[in-house]
Amino acid sequence: MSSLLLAVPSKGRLEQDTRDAFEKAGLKIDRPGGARSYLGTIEALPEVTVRFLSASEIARELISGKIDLGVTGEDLIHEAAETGINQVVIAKPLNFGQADVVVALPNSWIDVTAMRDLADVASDFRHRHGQWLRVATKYVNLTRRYFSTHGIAEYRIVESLGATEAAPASGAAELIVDITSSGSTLRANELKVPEDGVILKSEANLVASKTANWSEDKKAQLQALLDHFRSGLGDATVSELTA
Ligand SMILES: Nc1ncnc2c1ncn2[C@@H]1O[C@H](COP(=O)(O)OP(=O)(O)OP(=O)(O)O)[C@@H](O)[C@H]1O
Ligand SMILES: O=P(O)(O)OC[C@H]1O[C@H](OP(=O)(O)OP(=O)(O)O)[C@H](O)[C@@H]1O
Repeated sequence: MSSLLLAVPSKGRLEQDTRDAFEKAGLKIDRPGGARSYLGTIEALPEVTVRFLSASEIARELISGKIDLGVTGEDLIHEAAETGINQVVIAKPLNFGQADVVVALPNSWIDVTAMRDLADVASDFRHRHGQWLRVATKYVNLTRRYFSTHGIAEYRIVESLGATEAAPASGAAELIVDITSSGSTLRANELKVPEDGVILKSEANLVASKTANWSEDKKAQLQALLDHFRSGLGDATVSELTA
């Protein structure tokens, strides 16, 4: 019998909330090999194999079909899916991990209140300083797509792996694209979001891979798992999630 491969976050913001959501659905996740083991089990679904991965890795592996089902943020799915999200199905929002991916720029740029103003600034900046406007972010693909939608081409991305909000003050970039929930990090760094600067509203989701190899065994295990989450699942059926 083939085993359904479910990946859950091994660390970071989504880890504990994922365990809690599964436990609430009657699916307690155990780590028989101890806290440092990367394999887990669910007593109520003994055929299912649980793997602990980082949230961003879960997004990548769902898209490539190396795992069947996973819990991760929508932001990470959209970032990892270079050609749109047709390789996965967002099966169920889990009501935690809510945050927005936003464009943010210094409060002192009083003339920039919308993305269309940014297009003018980018062009001006290049003429005045002889260099491209720099955008610090880890969301390289989301940024490219959003800027292109708004007709902004004269910029360059500075890849950032942490403390992105510090980039404008430190001189590493002029503006940023990053995730925010309470907004306090943006405020503390004197950054503002243009009126149409929200790129994506994200939440943690149960996500199914359409590129995975869905045997009948695995579909039956998915059905059993979904049954535990049934309340609030809406009308999604196994065939919709695996077709
Ligand atoms: N305030 C917030 N800041 C950052 N992420 C948040 C916030 N609120 C919810 N999230 C969600 O949590 C995810 C980040 O989770 P986590 O810190 O585990 O990241 P990760 O990408 O797995 O880390 P790594 O970069 O180490 O692989 C975000 O992508 C988003 O979906
Ligand atoms: O809007 P807020 O509530 O202020 O949250 C936003 C901050 O939280 C995240 O950072 P985190 O603390 O996870 O650290 P990281 O930047 O190292 O990922 C994110 O990268 C922002 O910096």
